[in-house]
Amino acid sequence: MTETFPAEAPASQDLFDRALAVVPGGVNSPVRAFRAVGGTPRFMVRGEGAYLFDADGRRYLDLICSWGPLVLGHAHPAVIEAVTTAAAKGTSFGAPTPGEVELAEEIVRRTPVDQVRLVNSGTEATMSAIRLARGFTGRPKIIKFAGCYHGHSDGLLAAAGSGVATLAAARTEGDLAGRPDSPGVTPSAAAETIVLPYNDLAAVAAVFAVEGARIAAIITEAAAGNMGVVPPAPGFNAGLAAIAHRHGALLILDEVMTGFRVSKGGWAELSASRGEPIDADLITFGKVMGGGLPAAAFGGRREVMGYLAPAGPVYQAGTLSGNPLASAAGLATLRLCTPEVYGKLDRTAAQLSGLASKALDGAGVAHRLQHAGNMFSIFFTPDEVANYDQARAQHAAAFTAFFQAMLARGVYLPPSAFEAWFVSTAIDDDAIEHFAAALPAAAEAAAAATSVTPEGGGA
Ligand SMILES: Cc1ncc(COP(=O)(O)O)c(C=O)c1O
Ligand SMILES: NCC(=O)CCC(=O)O
Repeated sequence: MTETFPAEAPASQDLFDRALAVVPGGVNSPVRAFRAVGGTPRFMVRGEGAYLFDADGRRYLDLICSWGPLVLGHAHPAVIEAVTTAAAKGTSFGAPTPGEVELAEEIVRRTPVDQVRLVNSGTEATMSAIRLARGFTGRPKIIKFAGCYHGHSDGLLAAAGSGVATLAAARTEGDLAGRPDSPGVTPSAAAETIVLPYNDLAAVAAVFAVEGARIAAIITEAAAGNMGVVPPAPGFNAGLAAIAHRHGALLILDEVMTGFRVSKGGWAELSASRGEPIDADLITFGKVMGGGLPAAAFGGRREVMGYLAPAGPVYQAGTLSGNPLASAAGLATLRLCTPEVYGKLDRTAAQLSGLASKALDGAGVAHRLQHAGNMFSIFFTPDEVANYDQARAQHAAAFTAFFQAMLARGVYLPPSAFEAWFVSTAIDDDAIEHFAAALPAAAEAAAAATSVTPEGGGA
């Protein structure tokens, strides 16, 4: 028997009410707010292994993993030990430290980049990579893909995925034609961003044919995980590099989500191992490389990275960049991320996603299970999803019903149909059993929601 929690969560609600008074929307990042699915966001007080514990004392199997970073699960002893040891020596020095050299060396060893600059968030990594690409090429424009999210810097908030997509779907039937996505982003900032459909090389070639000499870079998620999971079509990433290079532009591969999660060297390594090397000029990292503390990076060819201050003219900086606690957490995490770890993550992802898909099949719910390595998500639509328009055509109410039924049974899924599900090595047989036990009722709930509203839109 699976325990079922009541819909009300009084202790979380009290905290949320206090938060609403002093924090806009009650959260410090919109994706946490449950806007698309309704109900009280759960305030978490503790994490241990595969589980999170909320203020009401309820336990949840966590399939968000802090939105990707926690490949080893919560409070992994080696990571906690590394952080506490580092903290005892001081929290920040504003001077170079040995730990950040080791972290940079570890990243360079695992990935195709020659050099990296450490920053504090994925947003900073992509924003800085774009500035560097513009500085290096002397060109103004960038290409991004609809439904890809690269953080919240001005020029990248155009047809963005993740929370931007979630809120847009919740607000309207979802036409995102109005650019930029957010008030406060000036039309001139957004005007330098050309938005194209994901997985459409012909569209990229067509734009380069007209604008090629003014395009500094293409930025793409190595595998899209911010409109739900949409893997790149075979040849897409390599094709982007080829088109960009033909026109003297750069390819920025955003591995903030995929980096060190889908393999020890990220998507670049996985793709190369499948016979498609990606000749990226710059790669951005985040999430896993910080081990749950704020750390991110961007790196690339020595020639391009040499343009960065103080070696070169393109300015970029940060008071807490290369922070010793974050570097220690990241390094401890990466050092534990052996090939065996990736084997386990892949198997766990296959097991959980297979169980979910089977339960939905059993309840007669049309859906698509999509993978990019061990990241996956389920779209409530019978059709393949290869781009953002197709992702938005899913049956949002079916996702909501599924999400709420899983939450009530102690499974914490991303509270949006436009997000990837993440696994950790802490998920053991008991956790998988717990997940499986929650599924039949959730699949029935999704089936009921599907029969009420025939069309998607409006999460
Ligand atoms: C692919 C990708 N790039 C960039 C970011 C931005 O990272 P951060 O939230 O650390 O600023 C995210 C997630 O947030 C992401 O998934
Ligand atoms: N896929 C969404 C993210 O990773 C972002 C998390 C956040 O903005 O809090």
